Amino acid sequence: MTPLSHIRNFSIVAHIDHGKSTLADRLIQSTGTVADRDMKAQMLDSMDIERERGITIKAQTVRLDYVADNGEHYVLNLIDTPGHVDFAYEVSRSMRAVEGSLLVVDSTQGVEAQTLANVYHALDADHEIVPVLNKIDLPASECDRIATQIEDVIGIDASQAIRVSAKTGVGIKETLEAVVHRLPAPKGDRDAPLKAMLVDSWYDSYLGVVVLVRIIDGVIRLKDRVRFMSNDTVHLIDRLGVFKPGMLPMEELGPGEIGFFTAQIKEVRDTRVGDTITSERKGATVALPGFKPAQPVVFCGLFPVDSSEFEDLRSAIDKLALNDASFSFEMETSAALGFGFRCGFLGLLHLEVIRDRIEREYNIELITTAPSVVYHLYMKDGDVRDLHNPADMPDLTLVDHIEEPRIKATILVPDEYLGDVLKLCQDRRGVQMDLTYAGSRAMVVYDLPLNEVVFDFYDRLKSVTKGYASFDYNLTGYQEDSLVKMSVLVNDEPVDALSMMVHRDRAEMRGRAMVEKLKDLIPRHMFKIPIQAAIGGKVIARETLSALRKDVTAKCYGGDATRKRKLLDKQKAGKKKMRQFGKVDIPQEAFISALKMDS
Ligand SMILES: Nc1nc2c(ncn2[C@@H]2O[C@H](COP(=O)(O)OP(=O)(O)OP(=O)(O)O)[C@@H](O)[C@H]2O)c(=O)[nH]1
Repeated sequence: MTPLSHIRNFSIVAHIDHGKSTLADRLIQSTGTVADRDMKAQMLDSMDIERERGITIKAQTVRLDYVADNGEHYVLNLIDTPGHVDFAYEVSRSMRAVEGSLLVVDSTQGVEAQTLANVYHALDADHEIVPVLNKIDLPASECDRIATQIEDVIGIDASQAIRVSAKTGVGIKETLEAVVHRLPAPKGDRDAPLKAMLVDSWYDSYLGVVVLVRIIDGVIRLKDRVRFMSNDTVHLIDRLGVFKPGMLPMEELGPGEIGFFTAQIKEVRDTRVGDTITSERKGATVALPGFKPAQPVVFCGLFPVDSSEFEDLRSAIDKLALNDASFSFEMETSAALGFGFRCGFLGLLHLEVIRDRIEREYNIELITTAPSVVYHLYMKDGDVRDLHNPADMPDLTLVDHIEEPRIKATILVPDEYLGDVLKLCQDRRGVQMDLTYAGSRAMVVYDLPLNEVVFDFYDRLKSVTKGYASFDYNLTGYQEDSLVKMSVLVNDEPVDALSMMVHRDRAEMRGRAMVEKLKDLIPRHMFKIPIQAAIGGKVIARETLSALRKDVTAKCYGGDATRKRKLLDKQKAGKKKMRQFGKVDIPQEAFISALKMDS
C-alpha cells in the first residue's frame, strides 16, 4: 500500500480539442504504464463512438507509477473527465474524487467557454490547479498572451504555466514533476472505519457491474463484505484492483487510492454514484455528502421506422440503459408512428450518441421526434404536472399557467462575430446578463429558455461565428411564460410527432417556417396536400403541396439514362424510410429537418 504522501490524484480539465486525451496518452506512455508497442491513440476513450467522434463521454481512470527526479516512487491517479456540456455532471462528480487538476489550454486558441465551466467545477471541488499551455509545437502558439488571458479571465496565477506539446512530448516530464510537487497529497486515516466514495459504475458483460471507488478512510480488501449506505445493501467483494489502464488485481486499497471492485452486482441502477461504501461490521455511521442524481432535461420519442422492429428496439434500449443511469425511457404510442419509446437525455449530444448507437450497434432505423424540454403545468384545479411530451398537452382551458426551464449560457466569441451572437440570443428570447472583454474576445452571458437552445442553437452559433464561438450552459430554474402547443396537420391529419411547445409571440413565425420546410421535404403525391400549423383549432400557417404527374423521370427529358436510373433508385431507397400518415408518405428526415429554424 502506498503512503498518502506518495499519492497524487488529479484530473485534466480542458475545452474540447485542446488536447486532453493526447496529454493523457503521453503521461501514460512516458511513465511506462503501457508499453510503446501497445500504445494506441486515446487510450482512455474506450467506446467506439468516442473514438470515432473524438469526444470523451464516460470518465475513465488510470494509475501511473512515476519515479520523480528526487528518486522517490509516486502513484499518480488520473481521472479523465468528459469535455462536453451535456456531461458536466460527470465532470463535477469525478472532480470530488481528486485533489488537483491540470488545466489544459490550447496555446493557439486560448480560454474557451468549456475551459471556464470546467475550471469552475475544479475550483468548486477545492482543487489546486496547474495551468498547462499545450500545442507549443504549432507556429501559431502564443504562450505569453494565453498565460495573461488565463490570469485575466479565470483569475488564477499562470506565471508558472507549463509549456507542453502533447504531440511531440515536450514538457511532459515537467508536467509529471508539477503533479508531484504542486498538487497536494490526499488526506485520510488508515485506522478509521472504511469510507469509500462511489465515483462511477458501469456494466461489463463478463464481470457484471464494475464500481470505481476512491478510498477516503480505512482499507478495503478482497473478500470484504461491504455495505452501500444509500440502500443498505451488502455485497461480497470478489474482485479488487486498479486500472493501468487494463485491470490489475490488488489485495487491498488504502486511503487516497482509486480503484475498482466487482461484487456480483447485476444492475448499474443498484449503485448510486456518490454513495458511501463502508464495511458490513463496525462500519462508518455518517455517510459522505452525496451528489444529486443527474436529471434528464431533454426528451424525445424514438420509433422504429419498421414497426416490426419494436421488440428489437426495446431490447436495445434496455441494454443501453443498463450502463447509463442518466438515460430514462418509457413506452409511448403515437397515432402516427405506432409503438416506440419516450426517452430522456442529459442534453442533445447525449441524445445523438444514444440514437447513433441504436442505429449502428443494433441496426435499427429510427424516427426521432422533436426534442422537448420538461414543462411544469400548473392546472386550474391546483394540480402541478410535468409535461415531457407536447402530444400530452391537456386542453389549455384546464391550465392556469406554464413554466419552462431557463439556462445561463456563457458564450466566448471573437469581437467581429459578437453582433451576430447577440442577435441570435435575442431572437431566441434571451436576456443579456453580462458582457465583458478579454483581449479581442467577448464573453457574453445570457439567460435563455432551454427550449430555444435544445434543438439547433449550437449549430446556429457555430455557423454564425464560423466555428469560433464556444458555448456552455447550466440550468438555472423555471419561469412562467406564455407558451402554447402548436400542432401540424398534413392532409388534415394531425402528425403528433411534429407538435411542439412554442412561445405565443413566436408561434406564427415558427408555424410558417415549419409548413414551408415540410412542403419541401414531403414528396409530391398524386393529389393536392394541404400542410397546416395550428394552435388549438386555429390555423396559423398553411401551404399546399401540388399534385404530381406520374412519371418521376419526366423532368429528365429522355437523355441521360444513368441519371434516370439514379433518380428511380433514390426514390426506391426513399420509400423505405417513409412513414404513412393517412394517405401521405412522409420521409424520415422530415421529422428532424422540419424543426430546424433558420433564424
Ligand atoms: N500540433 C499539436 N496537436 C495536438 C497537440 N495535442 C493535441 N493535438 C491535436 O489536437 C486534437 C485534439 O486533441 P484531443 O487530445 O483529442 O483533445 P481532447 O481535449 O481530448 O478532446 P475531447 O476528448 O473531445 O475532450 C487532436 O487532433 C490532437 O492530435 C499538440 O501538442 N500539438
